[in-house]
Amino acid sequence: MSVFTTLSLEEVRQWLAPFHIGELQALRGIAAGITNTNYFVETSEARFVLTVFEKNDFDDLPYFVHLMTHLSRHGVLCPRPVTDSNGVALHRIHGKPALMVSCLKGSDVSDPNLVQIEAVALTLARMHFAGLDFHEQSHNQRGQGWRVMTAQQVMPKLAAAQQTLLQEELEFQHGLDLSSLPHGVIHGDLFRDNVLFDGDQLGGFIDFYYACHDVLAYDVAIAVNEWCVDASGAFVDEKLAVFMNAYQSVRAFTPAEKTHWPALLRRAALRFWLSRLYDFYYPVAGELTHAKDPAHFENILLNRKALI
Ligand SMILES: Nc1ncnc2c1ncn2[C@@H]1O[C@H](COP(=O)(O)OP(=O)(O)OP(=O)(O)O)[C@@H](O)[C@H]1O
Ligand SMILES: N[C@@H](CCO)C(=O)O
Repeated sequence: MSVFTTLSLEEVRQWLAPFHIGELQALRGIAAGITNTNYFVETSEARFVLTVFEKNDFDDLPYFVHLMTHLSRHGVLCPRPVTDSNGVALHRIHGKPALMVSCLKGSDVSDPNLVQIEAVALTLARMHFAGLDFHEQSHNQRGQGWRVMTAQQVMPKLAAAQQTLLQEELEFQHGLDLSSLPHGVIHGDLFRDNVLFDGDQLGGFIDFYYACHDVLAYDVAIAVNEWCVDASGAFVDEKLAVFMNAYQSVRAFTPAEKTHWPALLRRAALRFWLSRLYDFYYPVAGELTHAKDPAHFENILLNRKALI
């Protein structure tokens, strides 16, 4: 269970009053999720998700709230922040930042079919387009500086061959110049647990808290490394073809994106190899963690290097 902040029906009823979204009828804690407290909130008008942020400072959050508002206004399937009668979405509850968003249909799928993969790719491309006129920029917290710092922390824990792989990849990535590639809003963490489906119908993308301004094709690389692979991390050609064709039917890659594509696949593998290594070797005491296997992304990195 990941309900760190327990809320009563009565306090949520009072908290909801300025939102004018009907009478509170039910409140249910959401077990999935490991970072924040999430509740389903059902009112006489609709269903919502209330997130109590357990780690973020209040000031970290407006970018994400504005981004989800912008994207949902542009027809991208994602949670829409709910504002009170003064137009304010972010509030506090128990002294922590709290946000209510629209509840999307569906649940995450562990073994996506080709129709679902196509829907993810189309929505990602539409999201990239819709983000082009979002004018706030947030740097990638999982970019070059983070890679170097995290690699230093995990390096002593690794076997010699892994150290070499990591060191060489850091140097390779550091040497790349991606400035000519199209940049914009990326989701940054488009894994299967961050996309909801109602059957084959895509309910929406969730969990925008790694979103930032970065290379658009890097977001595609993150997604295909997750959606189009077998258990070993190798690409399933049919899935990859469906994803890439669907994405490029909306936004075709530029020549520079095509040139750098193998390097972006490697960068995306490195990002999640590093974060999983860090979480594995430095678990936060007392925190609920769902085991995420670093070796899976080490395999993906090795596999993508072999593609070049
Ligand atoms: N807008 C939404 N509509 C419907 N369900 C949602 C929505 N937001 C979250 N959920 C549900 O709540 C669950 C937990 O959300 P989420 O994964 O964002 O948790 P978190 O703890 O904030 O993040 P993480 O687990 O990635 O650290 C999701 O798996 C999904 O089932
Ligand atoms: N999606 C990430 C965890 C959250 O960033 C992973 O699977 O490693």
